[in-house]
Amino acid sequence: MSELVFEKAAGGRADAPGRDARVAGTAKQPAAEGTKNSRPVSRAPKPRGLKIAAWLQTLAELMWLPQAACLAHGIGLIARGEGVAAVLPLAAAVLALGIVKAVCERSGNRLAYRTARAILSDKREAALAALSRRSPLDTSRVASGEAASVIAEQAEHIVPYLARFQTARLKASVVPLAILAVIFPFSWIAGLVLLIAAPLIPVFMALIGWSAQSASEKHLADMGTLNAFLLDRLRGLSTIRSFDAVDQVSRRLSLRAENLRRRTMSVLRIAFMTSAVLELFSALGVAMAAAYIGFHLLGQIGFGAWGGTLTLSEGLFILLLAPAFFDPLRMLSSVWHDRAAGEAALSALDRLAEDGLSMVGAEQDGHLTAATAARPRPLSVEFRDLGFVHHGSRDPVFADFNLSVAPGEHIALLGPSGSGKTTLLALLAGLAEPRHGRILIDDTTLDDANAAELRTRMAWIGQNPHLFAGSIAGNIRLYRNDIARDSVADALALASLDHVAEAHGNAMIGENGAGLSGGEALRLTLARAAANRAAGLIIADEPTAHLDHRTAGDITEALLTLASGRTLIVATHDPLLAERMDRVIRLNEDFREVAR
Ligand SMILES: Nc1ncnc2c1ncn2[C@@H]1O[C@H](COP(=O)(O)OP(=O)(O)OP(=O)(O)O)[C@@H](O)[C@H]1O
Repeated sequence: MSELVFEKAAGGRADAPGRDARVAGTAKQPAAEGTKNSRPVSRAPKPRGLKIAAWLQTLAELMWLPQAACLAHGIGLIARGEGVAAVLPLAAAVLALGIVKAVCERSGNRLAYRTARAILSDKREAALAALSRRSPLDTSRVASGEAASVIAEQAEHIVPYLARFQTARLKASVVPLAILAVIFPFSWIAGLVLLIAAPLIPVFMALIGWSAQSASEKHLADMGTLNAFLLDRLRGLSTIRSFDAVDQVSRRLSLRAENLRRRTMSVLRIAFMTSAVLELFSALGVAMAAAYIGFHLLGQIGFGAWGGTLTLSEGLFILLLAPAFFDPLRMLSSVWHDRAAGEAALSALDRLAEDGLSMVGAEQDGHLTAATAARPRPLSVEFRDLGFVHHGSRDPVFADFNLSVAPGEHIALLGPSGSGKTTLLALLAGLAEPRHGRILIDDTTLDDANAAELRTRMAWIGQNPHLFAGSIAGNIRLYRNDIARDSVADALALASLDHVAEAHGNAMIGENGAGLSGGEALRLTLARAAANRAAGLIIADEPTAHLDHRTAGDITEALLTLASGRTLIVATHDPLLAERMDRVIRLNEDFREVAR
């Protein structure tokens, strides 16, 4: 076994080559430094489907105009003593127009909801894809609970908003104008009453809408943080209990829940206020028009009909149209809240879809070639002039780091805590991009084009592996369809987990490996790596940490069996594990001579 001592990036050293330039560069990095493929953030999408749907539903609403004309004319005929035969064609016209109206309304509605659902699916997919591209080293990632709340729950507000708002806006701008256009030639005063009442509604709604928007955004943000808080604390419930902090945490929780309650109430208050304003003005408008028509027909008010007198049919026609004049505005008011919640949810989803620090080759899917799958071979590894600075950090972790690992060689990375062992393994797995320099695996540069394929030939044993609630076999296979049943059985045997799996039978393990000991959980992650028979490079991060002497020895043996005929790079503080490797690389805080 030989031992090398390497320079970790010269944290405080002024003489580190290239350091000043790089650190200066770091200070000037924009906030999105290290991000790739940043996408423009879209707010309210307006695809063609929504436009067509809006026009179809507006057309349906406009059908009421000829329907009202037929009805008013028919009643006028009956009042004049005409027979049923005279009104039959009018009744047929009302029915036919009703059918057209229903068809337009239904198809517009369906189209709007389908289009809105499709937009929601796309946005959810984009958010999930961006989250899956994010590097685990990215500390600015949204908390899991918040992301789950936005994607699963808040995102649902987008559908009613997209499906209804555009239609409501189009109806509100077309239908009242059309109604005014047909009322004015009969009576300028009835038209004027409606014209005065109508603009007050959008003005008030716009004023209220601004506060509704910000109240909705705050409400959704609070809901997200409450979810994130709850998920985080539920995960750490045993830690909270063991430190006797249950009361303090529940006080914090009730404080946040109270905040959310207050926000919900303020959103509701605005909603009620909007409807009250609208109902008041529309009721006033209809009542004033009705009072004018009534007194005009009784002969009490003689003016307002361009010097003439309204007939019963004309008066009725105006009366039938007056409530329809306010209907689109009423609908616009009811979707005003869909708009506030929908836009807040859209921007929350768009924020999730923004790219942060990405993994290398995150856009690609890795596929094993048949030849590699059939005959896996050990991979060589080379770090060339590697430089890396963590996102948001000033000091580089590595500056001009060089290391070559031969195929099949077993290497231990040793060094004090914080010396960059985990970071080096993460860079090797392509979880983040080096600032400069190259990483070659099997003589292929680890870059966006090759990383995904190279990752299929690596097995990773992480420091804090996540165990999912489910069966042991399911946790080993991890939805990797290419892993056969006998590979799982072999992996269990290699990790000496077969007796544990047998004892568990069909029983499930709980969240975070509840039901397994710490050593068994570690063996399970070893088995996960072993199930990938094509892996030619095993990367292990402190596989024997926190284990008793005997279990650590067992894990070391299992790891060596797994790594036989493969390249192994292991970060460790365990001198016994390091001793079993071919070579030890020592990462230090300060520059050291290279020693063997
Ligand atoms: N995601 C991150 N963002 C910013 N800085 C980080 C991040 N992860 C680690 N660091 C910093 O990078 C340095 C190297 O950390 P790293 O985890 O690689 O050390 P390590 O040698 O593996 O430590 P240990 O032996 O304790 O696991 C540390 O100073 C750490 O604070």
